[in-house]
Amino acid sequence: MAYVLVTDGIKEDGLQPLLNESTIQCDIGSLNEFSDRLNQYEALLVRSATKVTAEVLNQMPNLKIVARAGVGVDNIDLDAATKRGVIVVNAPDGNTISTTEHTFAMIASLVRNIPQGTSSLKSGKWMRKDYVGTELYGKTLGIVGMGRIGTELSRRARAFGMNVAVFDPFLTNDRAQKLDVESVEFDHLLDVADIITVHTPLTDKTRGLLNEETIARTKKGVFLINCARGGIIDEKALIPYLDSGHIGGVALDVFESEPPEHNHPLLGYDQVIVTPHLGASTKEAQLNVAAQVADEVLYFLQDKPIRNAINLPGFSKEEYEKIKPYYELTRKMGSILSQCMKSAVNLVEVSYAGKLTELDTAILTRNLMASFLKSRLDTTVNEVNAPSIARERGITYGEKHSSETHGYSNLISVTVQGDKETFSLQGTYIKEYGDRITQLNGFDIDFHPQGHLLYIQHNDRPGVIGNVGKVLGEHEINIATMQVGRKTAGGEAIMMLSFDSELPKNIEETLESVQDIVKVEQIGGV
Ligand SMILES: NC(=O)c1ccc[n+]([C@@H]2O[C@H](COP(=O)([O-])OP(=O)(O)OC[C@H]3O[C@@H](n4cnc5c(N)ncnc54)[C@H](O)[C@@H]3O)[C@@H](O)[C@H]2O)c1
Ligand SMILES: O=C(O)CC[C@@H](O)C(=O)O
Repeated sequence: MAYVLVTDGIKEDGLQPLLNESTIQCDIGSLNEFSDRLNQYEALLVRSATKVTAEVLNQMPNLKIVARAGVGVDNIDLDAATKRGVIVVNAPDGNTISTTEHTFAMIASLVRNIPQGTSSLKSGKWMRKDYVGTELYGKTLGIVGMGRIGTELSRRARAFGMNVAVFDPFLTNDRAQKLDVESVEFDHLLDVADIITVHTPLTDKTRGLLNEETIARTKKGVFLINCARGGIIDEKALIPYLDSGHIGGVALDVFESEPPEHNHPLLGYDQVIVTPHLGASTKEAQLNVAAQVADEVLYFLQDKPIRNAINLPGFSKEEYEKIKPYYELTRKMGSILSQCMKSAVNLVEVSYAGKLTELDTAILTRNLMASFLKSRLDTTVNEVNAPSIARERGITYGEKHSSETHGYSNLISVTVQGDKETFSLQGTYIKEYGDRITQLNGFDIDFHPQGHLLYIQHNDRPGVIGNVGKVLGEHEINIATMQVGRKTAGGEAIMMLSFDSELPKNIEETLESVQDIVKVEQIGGV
């Protein structure tokens, strides 16, 4: 049974994949409510209220994955999680449309004084002259951060006849052209924009991006919007510009500290409109993000690759479908290599050839390394911390793409080097036959790596195969499959046998005493 804790009121409708799984127990409540059993949870699902600090991670020694039902992961200590090998995933696009629409609603409300007009009329006044607005048509919207939300917002702004100037250091000219926006430097955006909206994460570079100095460059009457993260616009810096009338209005969905103090100075300004972090608060977005993270956690608990990990290379659904078979193959290859090469290892070289080279193979290499290290260490190893654990243990690893396919449509070749020996393995995935090991330490062979295996090095002499069968038969061990390979007739040879169940511990020694058998290794649980 896997134990999962869901906090922060994540929408239960979206959690159905987890709630319906009989091998998973899903508890719903806060960290405090379940404080006496935090050590049992393998997965933790949160929105923004739960702070996943290093201390919380320490109280959850079994934790393997933290899923954020939303985009921003600033409530999770990523460094501490990565060090511990805890995967952090988010739901990157489940609330994009809702947050975009909220931002657009804030812009429209701000320039047309809708909240102010509403409260004035509700207080019994009819003040049409006080609330003369500004048209969006023909105005320039400055978007800082052209990611998912920035991009969707630019489409809506263009539909309203606005010009769009964008600052995003990662935006290519080609993409800007396709999106029909002008890619500009930050200073230029400050000079030309009538309305500036920020859509970046809060980082050391974006904290206080709009501050006393940069706001001074903006056009008189500028409108400023923050529906991303509190702190990207420096709240204190707004005050003198609101007082002087330089700023036409401000719309904030997020605050440096949430909730803001009741007497927060910005709340006293009529030109400042606010919402309590409602960007993602729609039925649709909450269902989307809950379903996305529930699927991710379920995939993870079922040993399938996940798509939206923050501390791992990510891939799209399409890429995932393509990479899935190789993910399984690299896991098996890592495990076989680790069990065949028992001595200390200092170098692992992975080479990919054929169609595979079109994919992002970095995740496959991490997966292979995690599987290789896992059977050698008594600590949590996964794709997240495999690079740092390998480094700590003095194991260098690298990958390359090669054109040597040896006739296969795709081929993964791995060489593991130690001080005393070297071990190599080649594998491929064939749609009709599944994963196959095609070469082992220079011997051509062809077997499906599955279940309990026995690897035997022997001399190619008459009777050896029969003797192996006899010894196993005497121990009532039934051979499921058997493959033999040799380099030259009468020279060194290998056998790979597979079995339906676990083998007795001492079977290697018994077999090694058979004439012409050089070495026997059990390879368990592949
Ligand atoms: N108000 C809400 O409820 C709500 C909901 C969803 C997302 N958000 C926040 O909105 C932000 C954007 O979300 P998204 O899904 O579009 O993210 P995203 O990752 O798709 O886009 C972020 C963009 O910011 C750009 N960027 C990074 N550093 C920058 C810098 N120094 N200057 C300019 N651009 C920079 C990146 O290149 C990227 O294109 C996130 O921080 C998220 O936390 C808020
Ligand atoms: O959970 C929420 O409603 C806020 C989500 C939002 O800030 C995000 O980063 O996705």
